[in-house]
Amino acid sequence: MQDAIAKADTLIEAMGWIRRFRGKTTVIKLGGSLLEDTEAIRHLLLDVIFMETVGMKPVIVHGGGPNINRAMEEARLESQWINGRRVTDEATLDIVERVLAGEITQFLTDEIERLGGRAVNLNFAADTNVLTGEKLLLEDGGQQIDLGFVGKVTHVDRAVIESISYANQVPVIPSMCIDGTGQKFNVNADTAAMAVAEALGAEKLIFLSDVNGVRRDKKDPATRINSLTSAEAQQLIKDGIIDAGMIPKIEACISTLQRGVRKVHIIDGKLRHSLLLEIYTTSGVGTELVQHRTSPPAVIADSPVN
Ligand SMILES: Nc1ncnc2c1ncn2[C@@H]1O[C@H](COP(=O)(O)OP(=O)(O)O)[C@@H](O)[C@H]1O
Ligand SMILES: CC(=O)N[C@@H](CCC(=O)OP(=O)(O)O)C(=O)O
Repeated sequence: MQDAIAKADTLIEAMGWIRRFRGKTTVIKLGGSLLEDTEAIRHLLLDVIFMETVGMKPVIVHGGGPNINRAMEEARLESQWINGRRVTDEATLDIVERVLAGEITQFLTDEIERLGGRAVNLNFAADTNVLTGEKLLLEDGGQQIDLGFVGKVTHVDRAVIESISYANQVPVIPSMCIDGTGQKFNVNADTAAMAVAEALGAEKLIFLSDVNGVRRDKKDPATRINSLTSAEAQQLIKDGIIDAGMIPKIEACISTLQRGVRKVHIIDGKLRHSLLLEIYTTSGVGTELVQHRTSPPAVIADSPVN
């Protein structure tokens, strides 16, 4: 009986948080690094189903870098990277589409349904693409860099995503876009998630990765930074403390904060229930990015003031 009472107490404690986030959109970016860990994915998707069940509006945007790498190796193709983006020729684009918009989106949609939730696959195959875009043109020292079929999102079909959310289903979106001529493009998943969060005016954008947040020493989990302003993050990039795959993530965070998304977090998707912990605790479990600091970084406390 005591156990049952403790469980009921926990439900009552959660009520303030649930009220606060009910009806609000949270965009969750699932990094490919997590897709390798089936137990972590199962727990994350259970958290997503819980969020949806209590009236929050979770939207999943996923990547799949390591899965694409593996498929490229199997096809004996070599990946070339420029500024954190995969140079994408026609053969690479075929692989990206098969792995991202084919296998992974379908896997996540099926898994949510298998675990008792409802989800909608928003890839091209089902003729339900929601990301329109164009070729990404990068400049370096006045020189244009051609990355091939790498795109940037210019329009998000907000109405389709919202109608799915309001029908109590979870939209699952791969990081690819299509232009007016039907040409498909490979999009960095952090920037795709950013575009979706901005278009939906999301309350939160959460990046689920395989690290516990931004660290002062990227190899040492104990050096996690709890809260970072945009200016501090930019300085850490300049100092070389933030590098590699963390750079597009941080750039996406900064740009998102400038365009109205209220909270952006980078958290460790391998930590069990990291998504719920992020929502139900004040200081959260990873690194929070904020535009400006209005008060000192919070200490961990369980009250609905996040
Ligand atoms: N300062 C830093 N703190 C934490 N991770 C960092 C930092 N700088 C670089 N990284 C790297 O960024 C990686 C996360 O980005 P990425 O590989 O793109 O992940 P995902 O596939 O989850 O999007 C980490 O695994 C880590 O190696
Ligand atoms: C243009 C570009 O680089 N696209 C990425 C898309 C997948 C991705 O971003 O996956 P993660 O979230 O696992 O990093 C790629 O080809 O790997």
